[in-house]
Amino acid sequence: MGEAQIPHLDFCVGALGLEQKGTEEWKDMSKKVREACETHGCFLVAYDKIPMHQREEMIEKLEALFDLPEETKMKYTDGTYLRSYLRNSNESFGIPDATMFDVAQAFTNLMWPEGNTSFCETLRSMSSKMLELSFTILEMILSSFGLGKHYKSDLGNNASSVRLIKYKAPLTNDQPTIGVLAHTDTSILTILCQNEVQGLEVLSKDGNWVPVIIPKGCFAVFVGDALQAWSNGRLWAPNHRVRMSGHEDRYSWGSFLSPKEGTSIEVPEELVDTDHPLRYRPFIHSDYLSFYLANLNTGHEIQDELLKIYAGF
Ligand SMILES: O=C(O)CCC(=O)C(=O)O
Ligand SMILES: [Fe+2]
Repeated sequence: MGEAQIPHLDFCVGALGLEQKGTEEWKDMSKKVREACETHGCFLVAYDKIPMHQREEMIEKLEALFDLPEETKMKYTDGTYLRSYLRNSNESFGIPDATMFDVAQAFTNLMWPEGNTSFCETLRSMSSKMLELSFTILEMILSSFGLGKHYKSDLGNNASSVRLIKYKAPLTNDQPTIGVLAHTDTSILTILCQNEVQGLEVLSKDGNWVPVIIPKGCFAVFVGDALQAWSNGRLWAPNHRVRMSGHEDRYSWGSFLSPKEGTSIEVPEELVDTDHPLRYRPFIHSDYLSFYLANLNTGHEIQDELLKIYAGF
């Protein structure tokens, strides 16, 4: 399987009347989205509601953030993995609810006590726009299953988080170095964007690591464990990883749409039949997250199927 086979969908204005839900074009695109999530668990999407200049500005802001002194960056922690500055094979900040002005401002003021209005605005605005894209994709998937009503009920009860990441260039052209070990995301959906330095790879269903080359102006979308479970395994949350080579640092921005704390993930009865027997018991997503974090990959080439171990039959 080659990279060309990862579907590349066009959500740009003009190519798809995204505002007009229910049109033939919208239904057609929803089917393509669902098929991509069934077959590959990921796809690339061109999306011009986030214009190029905003993405370029975002990358400059990330560079400035990671250039701050280590002791400043380390101030950002509440002792949890989800809301802290972390440093391992990469550096990252996890920021839940960055779409909220107060959250974006508190983070910005911690990093720049003298203030940095334009960083704060970029953080809030990029987070909101990426979240809006996740909502559109989720709505397409659910209506393509004929289950649009669930958009407002179970999976509609969600929360968002961003992870800002810097991967240092290995400064060698020899063996690539690990940026992120193989893992699945626990989210419903993940959307990633990055600077021009590639390195993301996805494990195909037939067991090959495939580079996910993200063209300029595009985003990569991944199905997460919550959506795999809810869809009774019809949609697939693939293992993915980052490997770095070359002389340039990679910056990426992940937007995670996840079930709200305490939400129970239950397969809707419409997705269970003789061809698709029930594969997952109902579970509280935040309990799964604790299990996942306790069993996170620490070195394997492929992560264990934690979802199956936790909630599978
Ligand atoms: O940086 C990337 O492109 C991937 C990051 C990722 O997989 C994650 O944060 O879950
Ligand atoms: Fe991931």
